[in-house]
Amino acid sequence: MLNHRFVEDVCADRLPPDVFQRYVAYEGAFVETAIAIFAYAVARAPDMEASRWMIGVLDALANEQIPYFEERYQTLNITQLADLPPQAAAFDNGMHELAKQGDFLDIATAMFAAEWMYWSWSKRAITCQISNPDLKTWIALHVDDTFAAQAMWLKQAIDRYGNASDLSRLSTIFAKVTELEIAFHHAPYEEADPS
Ligand SMILES: Cc1ncc(C[n+]2csc(CCO)c2C)c(N)n1
Repeated sequence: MLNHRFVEDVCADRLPPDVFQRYVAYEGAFVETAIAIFAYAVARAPDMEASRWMIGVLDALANEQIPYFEERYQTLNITQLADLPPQAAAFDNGMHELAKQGDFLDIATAMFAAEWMYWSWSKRAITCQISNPDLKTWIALHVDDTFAAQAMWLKQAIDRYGNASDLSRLSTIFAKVTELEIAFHHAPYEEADPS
């Protein structure tokens, strides 16, 4: 992911505006899905500390991430999509399904993979010159202390609540999410403009 075309374009300050616009539309849809995913995590949390963390994540999603999209949909004139393109839909549905069927550790691992990846590429990207202020703000959200603490909490939760018998199942989930993520970031290059 660190060397994905998307990240290379961001770092070279050449992400095409139409790619960014489609990306924001697909992302907005996912962040809404993420609220449902974390709601499953709250429902299956092993203890109150885990519940509190997940509720904190829900708060950040609803009150920091979603407002980003509410503002951009208007300023960038983005229409909320009824149908996502296949690779974005595969990520969205894949994550949602995993959360619906999985236990707390499965959900924590899937979100750990997604958040750790975002934190990692954003730490690289924030060192690059980014002229698009909307893109820069989005990347800044993924290197701030709140987001970093979430990613680290999930990492520790896997160690705390998991044991050796979970390892192979969770490794499979991690690999699957990584694949879905990489494909998701190809999607805005491949789809025709929705308008
Ligand atoms: C495709 C995609 N993958 C990961 C993230 C990172 N991220 C930001 S908020 C959130 C859910 C709760 O923290 C996650 C996983 C993203 N935005 N989009």
